[in-house]
Amino acid sequence: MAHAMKRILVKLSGEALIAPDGYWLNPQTLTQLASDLGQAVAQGFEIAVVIGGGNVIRGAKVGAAGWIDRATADSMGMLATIMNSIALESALEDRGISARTLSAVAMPSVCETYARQPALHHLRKGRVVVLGGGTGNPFFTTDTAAVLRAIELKCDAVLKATQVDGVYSADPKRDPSATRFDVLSHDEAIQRDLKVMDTAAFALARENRLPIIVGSAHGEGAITAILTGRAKATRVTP
Ligand SMILES: Nc1ncnc2c1ncn2[C@@H]1O[C@H](COP(=O)(O)OP(=O)(O)OP(=O)(O)O)[C@@H](O)[C@H]1O
Ligand SMILES: O=c1ccn([C@@H]2O[C@H](COP(=O)(O)O)[C@@H](O)[C@H]2O)c(=O)[nH]1
Repeated sequence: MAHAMKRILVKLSGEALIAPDGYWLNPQTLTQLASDLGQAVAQGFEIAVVIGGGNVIRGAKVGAAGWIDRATADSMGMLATIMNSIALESALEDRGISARTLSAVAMPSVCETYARQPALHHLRKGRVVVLGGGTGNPFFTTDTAAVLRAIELKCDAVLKATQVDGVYSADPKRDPSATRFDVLSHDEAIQRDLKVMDTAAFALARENRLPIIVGSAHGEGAITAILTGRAKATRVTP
């Protein structure tokens, strides 16, 4: 099927992988995400994925607590994203969906090291490309990694598939009076300091005129439903 947007970078939350009993990885969530990403590929989308590490560690929080150096905590965070990435790769392959993990942090006995050309090759072959290790540098987050890789790999948009169904005037989990946007500009998102993505990520997207779509990852086929316009989502556009 032909779509106006073809190559999409899907940003998944690491925190969403936590199981109801608190274990860091919920196999049901992984299976649902894998099946959803497989549906998107079957619909003709080329899919790259960046998955966060918030189910294991967030470097800024641990660094601020003071018991470990921030850069070290960030390295731990990047490693957490690689664990999540290979878990997702495994869930995809188990369902017959061809996938490759490429890591910004070299660990050749675990997965390929990220380079742009091989990543593009895998995408053209219809493989889901799971990009682990964030940017490979401390003091960044996987939101920024998602935007960076989307630009490098000439993606049409970043889809942030998250816990909420769009961008709100404030965090809807904390402020029940927050109102939802259907569309807004990168400028507005930055000026209003909307925390659904970090400012560095929004700024990089603005500079490169990269659209960001924010919608809910919950429910069967949620990602494909957003990409095909069947589910509501907020579009952050230049
Ligand atoms: N203005 C806002 N509009 C929508 N959501 C917001 C807003 N401000 C804060 N949020 C919160 O941001 C969260 C989205 O971030 P999420 O936890 O999915 O990603 P992350 O922190 O990038 O991922 P990870 O869990 O891997 O670290 C939403 O669940 C929502 O509660
Ligand atoms: O480029 C990057 C990306 C991530 N990190 C560290 O990993 C954790 C987990 O990522 P989230 O985006 O918060 O889910 C992050 O908090 C950083 O500590 C990094 O250092 N560099």
